Amino acid sequence: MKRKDIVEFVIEATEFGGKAYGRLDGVKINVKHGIKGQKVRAIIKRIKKNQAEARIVEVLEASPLEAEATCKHFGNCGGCFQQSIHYDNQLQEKEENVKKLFEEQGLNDVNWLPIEGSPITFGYRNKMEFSFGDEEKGGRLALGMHKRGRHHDIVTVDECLIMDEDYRKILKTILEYFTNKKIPFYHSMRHVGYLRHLVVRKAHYTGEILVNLVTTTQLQPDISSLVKELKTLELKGDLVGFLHTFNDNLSDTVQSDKTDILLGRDYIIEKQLGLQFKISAFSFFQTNTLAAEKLYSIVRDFLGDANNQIVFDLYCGTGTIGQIVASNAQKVIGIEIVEDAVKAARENAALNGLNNCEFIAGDVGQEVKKINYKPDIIILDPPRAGIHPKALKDVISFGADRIVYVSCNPKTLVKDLKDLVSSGYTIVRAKCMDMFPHTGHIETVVLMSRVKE
Ligand SMILES: C[S@@+](CC[C@H](N)C(=O)[O-])C[C@H]1O[C@@H](n2cnc3c(N)ncnc32)[C@H](O)[C@@H]1O
Repeated sequence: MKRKDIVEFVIEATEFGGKAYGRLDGVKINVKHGIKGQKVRAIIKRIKKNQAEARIVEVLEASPLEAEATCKHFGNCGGCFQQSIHYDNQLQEKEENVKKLFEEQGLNDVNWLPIEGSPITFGYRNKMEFSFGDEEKGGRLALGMHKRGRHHDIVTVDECLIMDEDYRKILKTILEYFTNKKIPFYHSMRHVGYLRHLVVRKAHYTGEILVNLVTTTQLQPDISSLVKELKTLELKGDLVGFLHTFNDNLSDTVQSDKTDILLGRDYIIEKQLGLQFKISAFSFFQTNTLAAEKLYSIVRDFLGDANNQIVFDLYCGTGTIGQIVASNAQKVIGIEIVEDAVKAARENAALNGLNNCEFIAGDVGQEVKKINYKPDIIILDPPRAGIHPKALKDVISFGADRIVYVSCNPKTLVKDLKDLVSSGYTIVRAKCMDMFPHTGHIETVVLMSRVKE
């Protein structure tokens, strides 16, 4: 087998993160987005000893796990690569892949509670981040998601089913508006152009919608007629704000040099387990509201009795978890790096009548060691990269009785757990919760307790 060879094989198994593999002539061939049981044709990109990296060019036979995908964009859009798999099978695969990662790190004999699925598997997103671009080089303006396996091509996802009808209407209106005005998208390689991203947030319970258009400052078109058009759009929800964010940064992520409010306000209100949360344009909030309620209930359950306990909520975002457990805690202290989110967390606590919560803006690695309280319980919900080793050391040095680790990346979770185990903690129980149907993502919650000497 050599580079550029076309090979045919059956996908034997999947791994966390959308990877899959099969074998041919004693070589393990790794591909992206294969489904267990599929017969595929692939092109070899790299080969080293008995390991190869390949790209699927055709699915020759569907897997017995597959059914007809319902979304028109399935296969073309890079968003949901598991949509053709029955949901029960998606859950089983995700759980098995997380357990495999635990075992690879020697984390055996874990008391696993069964995985839970999202209450709804379509129309579940409360936030969508679309990119402007073109479907093929020089093609018409597109607004949507990156094409599967392509960095630069964009698929207009105007019929996407993981978001609801209001998102589809807003996307179509904005795309049509800029297509008619012939306003160019920002070319991320050449760094020229205007339109970059469109971020839409819609609260599940209140129906409030916030639209944020992200552009460069390279052009200054008058977009007041777009705001008027959106105001008159018939939506099931309620458009409470339209923002215009300017971003001249070279990196292709949504960030703000300056944000103007063109209509209404710059936040929405969402509810979770009876509490209210103000969500600003740039703060983290779980993207599947109904599943997040299940996730937070699992966390509350794992925490057990927090009466008269001091709880640290590290990487707290808008303070959701901390506030959900605050009613039966003595004190909650949250740390979060995004200042806007901390501001919202403080406002949320006031909104919810909680006076035992304190939120600190800053890096956990810097701030946690400055706290003058000794925690009984520590909640950890870090970003995908996991916890910085220095910060983890500081967390361990508090000697808290219980730690609840909530993770969106089991690969970094198992590394951190290994350190916690070797520092005197034991895994009491673990559970996976699916927040992202049809994608490869999965949330894992682990309860640890300190082994007493
Ligand atoms: C997975 S989110 C969890 C948010 C929150 N617990 C929730 O459920 O909504 C991770 C959060 O960590 C924050 N973050 C990332 N790096 C951080 C750091 N070094 N120190 C503090 N917060 C950080 C992010 O801004 C984000 O809000």
